Amino acid sequence: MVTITNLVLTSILAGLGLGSALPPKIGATNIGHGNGRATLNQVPRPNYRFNGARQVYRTYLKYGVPAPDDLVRAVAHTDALNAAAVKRDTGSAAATPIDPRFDIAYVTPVTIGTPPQTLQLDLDTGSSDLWVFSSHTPASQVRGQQIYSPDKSTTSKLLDGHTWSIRYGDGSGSRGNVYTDNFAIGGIMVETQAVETAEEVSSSFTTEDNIDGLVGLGFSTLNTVSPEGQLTFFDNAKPKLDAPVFTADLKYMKEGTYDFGFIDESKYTGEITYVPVDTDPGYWTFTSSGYGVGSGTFSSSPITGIADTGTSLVYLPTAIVTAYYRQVEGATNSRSYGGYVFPCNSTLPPFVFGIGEAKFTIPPSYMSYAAVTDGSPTCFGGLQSSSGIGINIWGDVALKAAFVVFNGEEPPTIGWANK
Ligand SMILES: CSc1ccc(CNCCO)cc1
Repeated sequence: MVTITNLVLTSILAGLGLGSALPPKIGATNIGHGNGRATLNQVPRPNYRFNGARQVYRTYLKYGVPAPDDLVRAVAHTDALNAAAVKRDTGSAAATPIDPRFDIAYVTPVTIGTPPQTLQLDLDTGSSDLWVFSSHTPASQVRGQQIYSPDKSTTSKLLDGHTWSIRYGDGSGSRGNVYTDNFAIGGIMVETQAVETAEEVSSSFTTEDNIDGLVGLGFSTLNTVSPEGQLTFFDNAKPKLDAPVFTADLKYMKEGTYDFGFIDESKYTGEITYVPVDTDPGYWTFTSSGYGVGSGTFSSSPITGIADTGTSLVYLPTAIVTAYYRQVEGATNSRSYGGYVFPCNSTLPPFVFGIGEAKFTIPPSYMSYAAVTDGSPTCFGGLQSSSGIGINIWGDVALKAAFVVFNGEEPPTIGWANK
């Protein structure tokens, strides 16, 4: 415990370049004795990292002597070392299929607000809005979903005058207002995350009672909030993450994980192959090096598409899709079922796709996605044509065949490894 008169303290602070105006507190508990004396109980500053070069630099400043260039460089060098040494956040969260019969989507527990409200959200790299069923969603549109009630959170703040409205590729959609609040996934907390509360959701969300909303993990340029677009959870969390990455380890009909801030080497085999990402207009767009059907020849032709954890199936150019189903007994492109179907007892070849020199195999079990209706002998394919969409989509059927790294460094890249 140090007892110093204010005058002495002021001069020491000035010397340290902390300015002459005494802040009301410098981390000390001030005890006035009423006789011109004070007791300041000093407390350590959290995360303080000593920088010797800076102490010397301040002495030059104190006596008005210009600091030599190499001293200035030493200050910056030590700061950089200190910044790199600061341990940052990492986190993991489950990705659980919403239906035990087939992997239509995966949900992850998140907490919102104070006290924390837990919702199960669909982490979606194919969009960039974080929206939730809420106390503002009409009761007629809520069917079993967990809701977020901003009025029950002491840390929620309405983002006045801001609205959002989104339409997804499958025709579903939602719209509403915007709050900021505490938001955490896997222990990674963002204090002022934009949380978009639904005032209206389309029927396909109402009937999907295991999805309480979405966490967009695309690039923030795609965010639909108006008049000012909002940052995704990943963009907000990135500065506090140990590494600016998140990974997807989705699994076939069982729980996988999303990791934030680190790459878990126990989750993959061999090497991770990284390829460039085109962030325009805001998807994780990359180019596959080609494809193969079963043990057939590998066709080295570039396929540009998006990595989309929020889409169930794989959608590729018709030429590739027909080449695949030509190898499937009884396969047809059914208008009534809206895509390629085949007898469930047909033998399916695996589908191989390339990332750089690496090859990834989607096994037959993933390619036979589901019976077109419960108990039907006709099955719907996990690979469908992208011709009606205008963009190729590597959805969950492909992603769960790999360990995928969404690398948010500048420039972003995407990494694929076998597992
Ligand atoms: C109705 S359940 C549902 C889940 C996710 C989405 C968004 N995925 C498409 C673009 O990534 C749409 C609907």
